[in-house]
Amino acid sequence: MRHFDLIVIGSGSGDAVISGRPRDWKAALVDDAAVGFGGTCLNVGCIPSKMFVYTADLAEAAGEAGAFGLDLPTPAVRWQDIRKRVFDRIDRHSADGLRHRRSGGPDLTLFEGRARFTGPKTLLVAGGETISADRFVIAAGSRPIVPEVPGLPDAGFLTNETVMRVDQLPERLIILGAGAIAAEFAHVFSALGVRITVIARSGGMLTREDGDVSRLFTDIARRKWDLRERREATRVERDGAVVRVHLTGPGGDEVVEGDELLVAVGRRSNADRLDLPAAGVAVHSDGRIAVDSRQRTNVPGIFALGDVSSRYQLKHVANHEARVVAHNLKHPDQPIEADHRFVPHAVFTSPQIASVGLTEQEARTDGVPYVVGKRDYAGIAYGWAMNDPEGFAKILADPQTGRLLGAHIIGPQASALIQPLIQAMSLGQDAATVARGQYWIHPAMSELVENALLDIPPRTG
Ligand SMILES: Cc1cc2nc3c(=O)[nH]c(=O)nc-3n(C[C@H](O)[C@H](O)[C@H](O)COP(=O)(O)OP(=O)(O)OC[C@H]3O[C@@H](n4cnc5c(N)ncnc54)[C@H](O)[C@@H]3O)c2cc1C
Ligand SMILES: NC(=O)c1ccc[n+]([C@@H]2O[C@H](COP(=O)([O-])OP(=O)(O)OC[C@H]3O[C@@H](n4cnc5c(N)ncnc54)[C@H](O)[C@@H]3O)[C@@H](O)[C@H]2O)c1
Repeated sequence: MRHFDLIVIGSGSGDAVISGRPRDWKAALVDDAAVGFGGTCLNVGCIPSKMFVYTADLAEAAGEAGAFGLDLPTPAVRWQDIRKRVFDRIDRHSADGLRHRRSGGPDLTLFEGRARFTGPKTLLVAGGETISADRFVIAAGSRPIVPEVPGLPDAGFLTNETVMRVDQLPERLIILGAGAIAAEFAHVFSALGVRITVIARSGGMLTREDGDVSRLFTDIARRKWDLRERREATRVERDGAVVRVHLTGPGGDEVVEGDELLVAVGRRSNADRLDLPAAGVAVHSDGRIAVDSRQRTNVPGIFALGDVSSRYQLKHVANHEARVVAHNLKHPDQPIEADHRFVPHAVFTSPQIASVGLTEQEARTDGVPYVVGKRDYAGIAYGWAMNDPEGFAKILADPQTGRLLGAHIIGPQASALIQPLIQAMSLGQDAATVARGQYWIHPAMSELVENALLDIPPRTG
């Protein structure tokens, strides 16, 4: 049996652990390239989706240029070229990564294909070989959840793994789900001229965001798309080129029709495909591998990171956890802990959304005292320049100390604007210090954040 110092399962964020291993270790990387070498973010997630979002933002801006006195023609959409720009780059990067790892040198072996545990420290890889190691890092990611709706498998459907590579733009796209993937792809495809129907189980879209943000986004979505709220899909059928989704909701039964159906109802950990009981690795009730603050599983020497174990399915979290694991492998006597205190996220839809920390509803439910500062883009000079009528920044702070508890922005460049607030929370700065302790460039968009901070009532402590 070939034995290694370290085996990493997963070429997404796990690849960084391979790069950061001690130089004298004999290591193996195992990956089935189910979505392409390099994992989800590179091949079917963050990166290509944001490249499409940028194109969609341009198309949308062209459509809105009339309000600025510019009468531009409706953009002619060359889908094949849009797709080519994205995947020429993505596929080259993935292929380069694979080539690099295939020629990894004497100390690195790449095993291509799906692996599963056969014992506490033994792994069965493709081709029937069993390999073993002193240490394992499980970075096996997650996959789309496919809900059990009668007729769905036969009707055929898209997921984030396939929707970006369709050969033709559909005229009508139905999206099942109303979360991050739904919001981003509804924007992408509607900006390119596709008619969108979104099927939401609850009364709104992005309902985990702060209530004010979710309500505004839902209002905007209702204006742009056919948003069916409080609906359950009961059956799916395909009739030639048409896909029909049967729904039940407050108004009774109804049917929506489209050319394609995108399923975006969440993602589940790939832990169930690893035969973890053979290794004795414990999982949570939702299937994620259980880890402690040092990213250790219950089995000594086996670590896990990223979507396979994290309650945050976000690439910056997976990267952070990979750094923690790499450190703890190298320095077992000086271990560090993962910092999940202030995990931000952004939804790259239109308008953009970004968030960190407590939402107002969470603060209320948890009984956390708070005050709010809130300012509109419409109230800052750059907001006038952009004609933004609805977006805002909202900040929650501790009334006594002025420390930030949460921040939520909906509007242009929200994902970049929020960074000083993430920094303030991470470094424990209070609102007045952040607002008054530095210059804010005039008349930049960042004045939105400055003004929201200044809107927070003076601290009482
Ligand atoms: C459409 C979409 C957009 C997203 N956008 C963003 C965004 O804008 N920002 C953000 O922060 N996050 C975003 N995410 C989330 C982000 O992509 C994930 O959190 C991140 O990629 C997870 O990385 P990972 O290393 O845990 O898993 P992955 O990158 O999925 O890597 C896991 C690897 O392990 C392999 N594997 C699994 N099981 C086995 C096995 N048994 N044997 C061998 N190999 C195996 C898989 O094939 C895969 O290559 C997005 C996700 C999606 C789907
Ligand atoms: N910009 C980003 O950071 C980004 C973008 C896309 C995806 N992601 C990551 O990928 C993950 C998965 O995205 P997602 O949009 O699939 O999940 P999500 O959890 O964001 O949203 C899932 C949606 O599906 C609905 N839903 C759940 N089960 C359903 C069912 N059986 N029938 C109908 N609707 C159902 C939920 O109510 C919700 O609206 C996200 O949690 C996020 O972490 C991140």
